[in-house]
Amino acid sequence: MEKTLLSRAQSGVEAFDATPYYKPVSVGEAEAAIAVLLRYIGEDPTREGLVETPARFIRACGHHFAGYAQDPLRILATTFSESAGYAGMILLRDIRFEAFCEHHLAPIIGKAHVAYMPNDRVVGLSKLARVVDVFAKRLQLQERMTMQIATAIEAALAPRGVAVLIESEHHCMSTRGAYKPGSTMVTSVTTGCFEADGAPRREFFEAVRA
Ligand SMILES: Nc1nc2c(ncn2[C@@H]2O[C@H](COP(=O)(O)OP(=O)(O)OP(=O)(O)O)[C@@H](O)[C@H]2O)c(=O)[nH]1
Ligand SMILES: [Zn+2]
Repeated sequence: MEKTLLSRAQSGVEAFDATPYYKPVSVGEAEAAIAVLLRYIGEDPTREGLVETPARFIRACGHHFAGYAQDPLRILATTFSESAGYAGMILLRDIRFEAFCEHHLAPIIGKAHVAYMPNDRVVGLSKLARVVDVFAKRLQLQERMTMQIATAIEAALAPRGVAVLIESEHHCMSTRGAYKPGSTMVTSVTTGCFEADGAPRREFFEAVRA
């Protein structure tokens, strides 16, 4: 492929650096910070209903932000060559995800559609969904998440093309701020055979709109 996403500035670094950027803090310090936040909003973190809340919240963070410790290339490492020469589009549609926006820490809830045109190897279908979650379980900008998914698939499979489309509702826009519930953000990235106007591109966009 002539112009790969990997060759574009930064996207490769962001996609594949599984090392946390932050300096780790202890669970105790993190829980104490949540207790401060509870006081900030006018609550009493020592009352019965809230006394376990910092610990619960930090446990939930382990789920919501699990993607920092995951390596997308390891997830995509198991590939199969015995697909009898199948060379058509492979599309996993409607991959539901929940992420958090990096500006407001508000939920981004949506669906990703991920397609590639294989060269000689295909990847297990579930791995496409897992790769979406690696990046969804980090603080995100939707544009970056779209690029990261495509970049990971391109790097792991060297396919003839990759196409990723994400549609989601940003709760920072629907429950606060501009207050526009129901509006959705749509982003897409295409590479290789999906990039130029032609049959693969049309097949992808028609399939995700269907
Ligand atoms: N491009 C992009 N913008 C996002 C995404 N998630 C949230 N935003 C926007 O990030 C912007 C942050 O703008 P700021 O002006 O710094 O923050 P704010 O004062 O809270 O803005 P409002 O949301 O307009 O109230 C907002 O316009 C959000 O809608 C995303 O994934 N991509
Ligand atoms: Zn936001």
